[in-house]
Amino acid sequence: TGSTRAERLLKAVQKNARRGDPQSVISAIDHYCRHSEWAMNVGDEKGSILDSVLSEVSPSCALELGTYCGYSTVRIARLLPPGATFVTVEFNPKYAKVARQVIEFAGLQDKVKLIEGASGDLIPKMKELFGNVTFDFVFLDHWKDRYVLDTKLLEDCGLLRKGSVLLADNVICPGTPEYLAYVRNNPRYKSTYYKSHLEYTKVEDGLEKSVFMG
Ligand SMILES: O=C(NCCCCc1cc2ccncc2s1)c1cc(-c2ccc(F)cc2)cc(O)c1O
Ligand SMILES: [Mg+2]
Repeated sequence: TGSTRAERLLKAVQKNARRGDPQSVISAIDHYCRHSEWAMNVGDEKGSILDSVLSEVSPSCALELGTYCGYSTVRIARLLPPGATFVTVEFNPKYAKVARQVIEFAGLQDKVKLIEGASGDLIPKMKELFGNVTFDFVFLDHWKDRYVLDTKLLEDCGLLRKGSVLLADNVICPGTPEYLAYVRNNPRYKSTYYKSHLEYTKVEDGLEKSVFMG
């Protein structure tokens, strides 16, 4: 059978990037998705905003919901301080298989714990899996209609602390209206919108940064 979009993206990394060089993996994916075949990576424009928020937070414990092919996983892992804990959650086993290979090609496999399953099932298991953790940084990039539910779940499972930073992708396109309403009208969050564009297009999209006030 033919390859999937994710597998063709992996081939482009293996062909055009340099082993152990995360920046070359990022550039190879951006070039492929801009010039050959669009894919739902956060992309270079929103990726630069992700980079700057990460550099501000410098998290020692980070969570990503929605790994896909591992593009944002590589962007995040390459900027984490040594010894940081970074967990990324993927629901689709085919995406997870590709992501593991992309992360390994970048040489970042020792910094990333990729777990497969649904966010709603795995979030309540985080303390059991990784010790009594709280996340300093959470990147939301999974099912858009799960952002609010999973944010509430993170709160209820004691996985956020005063100052935890949530960064949500796609708050305009495909859009997460309930999530924006939740974090913007909630005294427990200080929210900032970073206007940008949908990856590799001129369509408006943006990232919402929300600091949990405890
Ligand atoms: O759906 C998107 N992303 C989620 C994929 C769902 C994968 C999941 C991971 C996981 C982990 C744990 N539990 C449950 C889940 S479900 C997505 C879609 C677009 C887009 C934009 C315009 C279009 F015309 C068409 C697509 C752009 C983006 O940047 C996206 O992130
Ligand atoms: Mg996204």
